[in-house]
Amino acid sequence: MAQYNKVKAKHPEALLLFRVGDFYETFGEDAVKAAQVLGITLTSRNNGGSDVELAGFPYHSVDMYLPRLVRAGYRVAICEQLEKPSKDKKIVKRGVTEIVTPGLAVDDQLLEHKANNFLASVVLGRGRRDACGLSLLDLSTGEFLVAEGGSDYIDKLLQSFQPKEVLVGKDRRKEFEQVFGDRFYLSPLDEWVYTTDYTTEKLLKQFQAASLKGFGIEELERARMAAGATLHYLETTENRNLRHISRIGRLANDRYVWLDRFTIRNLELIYSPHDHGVSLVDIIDRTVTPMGGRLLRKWVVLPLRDIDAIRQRHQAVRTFVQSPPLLQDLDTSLKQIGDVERLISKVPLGKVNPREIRALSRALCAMEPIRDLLLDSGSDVLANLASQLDPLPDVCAAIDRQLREDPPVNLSKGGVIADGYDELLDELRDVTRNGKSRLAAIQQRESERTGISSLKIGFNNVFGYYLEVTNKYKKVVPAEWTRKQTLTNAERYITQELKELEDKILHAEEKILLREEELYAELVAWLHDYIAPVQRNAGILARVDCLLGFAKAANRDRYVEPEMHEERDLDIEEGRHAVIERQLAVGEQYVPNDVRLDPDDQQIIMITGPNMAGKSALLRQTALICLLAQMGSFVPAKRARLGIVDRVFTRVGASDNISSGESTFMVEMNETASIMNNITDRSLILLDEIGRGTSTFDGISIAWAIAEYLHNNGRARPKVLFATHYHELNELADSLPRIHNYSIAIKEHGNRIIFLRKLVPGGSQHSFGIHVARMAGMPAEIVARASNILTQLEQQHITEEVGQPAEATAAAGQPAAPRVAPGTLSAEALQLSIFETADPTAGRLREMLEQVSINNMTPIECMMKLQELKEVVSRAD
Ligand SMILES: Nc1ncnc2c1ncn2[C@@H]1O[C@H](COP(=O)(O)OP(=O)(O)OP(=O)(O)O)[C@@H](O)[C@H]1O
Repeated sequence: MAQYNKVKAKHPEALLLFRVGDFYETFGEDAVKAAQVLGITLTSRNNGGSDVELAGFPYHSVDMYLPRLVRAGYRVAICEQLEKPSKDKKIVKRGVTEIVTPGLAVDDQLLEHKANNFLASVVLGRGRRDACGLSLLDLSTGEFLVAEGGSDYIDKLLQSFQPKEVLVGKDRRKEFEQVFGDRFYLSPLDEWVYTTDYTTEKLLKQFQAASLKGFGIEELERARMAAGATLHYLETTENRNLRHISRIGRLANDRYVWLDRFTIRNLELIYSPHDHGVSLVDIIDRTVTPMGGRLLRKWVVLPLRDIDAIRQRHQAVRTFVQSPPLLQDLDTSLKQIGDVERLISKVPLGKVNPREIRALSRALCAMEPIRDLLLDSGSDVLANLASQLDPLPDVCAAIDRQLREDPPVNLSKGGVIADGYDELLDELRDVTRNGKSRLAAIQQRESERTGISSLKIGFNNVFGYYLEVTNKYKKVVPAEWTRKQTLTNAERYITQELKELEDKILHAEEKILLREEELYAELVAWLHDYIAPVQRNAGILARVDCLLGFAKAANRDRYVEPEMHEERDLDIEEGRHAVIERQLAVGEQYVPNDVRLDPDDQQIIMITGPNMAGKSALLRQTALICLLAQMGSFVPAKRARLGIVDRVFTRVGASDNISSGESTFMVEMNETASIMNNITDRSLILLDEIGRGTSTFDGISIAWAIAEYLHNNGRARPKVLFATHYHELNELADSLPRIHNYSIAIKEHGNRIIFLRKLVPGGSQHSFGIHVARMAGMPAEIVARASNILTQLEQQHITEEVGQPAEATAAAGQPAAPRVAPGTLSAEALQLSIFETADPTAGRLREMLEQVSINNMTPIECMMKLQELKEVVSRAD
């Protein structure tokens, strides 16, 4: 127990699996946890007078139990016996050989094969507005990425890449949680790690470089620090051979479409927050290799901005779509590739098994036909990819020569190395197979040579194999035979040859295993030189797989190639929603719609229509079509001419998000303000029921002012789709020429509404909320009263327009309907909402707000002011 306590003291935060003979044991608190998670028996044993809990499992079940512990959120330290137990030594030497955490998983049982398993590391800036550094490492593939930027950018990346674990300085943990939320598995590191010198040294050592120039990350000081801290963490968790981490790449913000985190979530690009929900990736992922699946997830959250790069992807997809035999043949070959990317990473990690190395050679062999198919495809993009593919025939041949066709997974089972590869091994195998016949051959040969016809070979435990000669022949025994035993009528001899054969026969099995281990280790060591080329191949195949997957999705769902151009307008003919159209019940048809947005003419489309009409679907399908196109995919439409989009912003009215417990009106306003501050001429903005988190009048005022701002600000003319219940907003189009009203058509049939799902010019005249209330079974009295108030409001609006006082229209005995006052935000609402936020700066903000008169500001001015004050407060931080 003293040895256990010593090891445990070094890893107090980990659940320690302590190898004792054929078992992994856990003790004390760890045993209680392990028994609970794994459902294994908890016992106790006496240790120096007190009882200590104990729970264990057989060592060969570790692959089954370890993932369960890690998935339950434990860091698991594995303490192995470092030497074979011997009789004279009482205590075997032991040490921790591996620490497994969610972010350090490399075992297949812990990994999702089509998703990366990222370990993130974040270095926060000194003040709130300073840039943060981020690194993302997938230990199972060797992919290492860095980025630097404001907290919103880093937040977006964390949301896109969903790391399984995040490293952060011990003293900044709280701050991290305030900025990025508390949903991450955090592993705090000592603050001393975070120095430029130490972390740079770690990176230089890893990449065996004299300087980091050439990696394109020199100016990203905090990102480099984050990456260096990751390498430090790997070392402290016993991950030392990391040759598969040979590159570090920069996630350059300006190469990709900026998607704010709401857009990623709201468009359900990579996951759906709903139970059994389906994301865009679920629909378009037709990849057949795990590398392809992982790359696709990156392409989806990082759509391109460079028109040439986008067109290249489209060209490749077009080639596949136009040539079904090429598509079919490539698909068949790609299916034989498997996960070479993760497989080659297991080489330096010392986790590759013989069957996997065989799979590597099969994959390399399958690359030859893939390369030829791509070279002959007629597409220069594909031919270029093919020319970078190296099927490494030498590696393939070496593996085929050295390993048996179908080796076992487990090296210790033997039968791994091929016959004919190693003389010694062949000899030993021959001995085990032919031991008896070789003894018989010696007996016969010696009998003929010496003329001793009764010569026999026997065996006893004292001196092993011997030649037995009856006394009659004693005199003809050759001089080189050594006498070992004399019996009454015979003598027993041994010879050098017999001893050697005996040694081989008796120890052959053991020696075979040792020799196989030796040869296997040599093969694995030799493969180290091919890690980088295999990784390069994996990267190219992943691209081909994604492009081929796009072509398959296009064929299945009738997608068309979008025409990309440098202008800013977009014109979609008969566009559809990629996800919804695949989920409709049998017999239902998705109704396609045309959408045209043009900053010089139809910059803002105001869409009104009742609940459930299909407003949100239309907004989302437009953004999805743009994003799919910029990922390189074809799009669900009859025709699409698309100008490159550089940012997509999405805001959904607060009440839509309330179920997720995240949004308050204040948050909605903050975020909308931040959109307003970041718009560009190429932005696409989806505003869905904006303002509905507050009272109707505030809501209308805010929505009104935002639309006005998007139209009139002198900075940029983003393309905007604005879905709203407030039919009052239709009035905007009268005075603002680039706002156009549309509605989603419905047919009223008695008390029923029939949804036609068609976008038609012109806004709806009323809100239909009362129809919906009636359909929902609301008591007739309430419905009647609501209709009454509505009539009052509508009349009042008309009378106000012709200059009559509103009060005049109030029905006798009933209160006058409230006034609609577009353009004025209730400052009170805004101030109140600050109370709601958990932001630690709220107190200071409130004080500052009191000194500013916001009562006469327009909502947009009010929001801008708030944003400005927030910046002042955070700068002061
Ligand atoms: N073009 C379409 N063709 C077929 N079905 C559609 C179409 N558009 C929407 N739908 C169906 O109608 C449902 C409601 O659509 P959506 O959520 O877009 O309505 P909405 O007008 O935004 O409603 P709300 O205002 O209540 O959010 C969708 O879930 C989808 O199943």
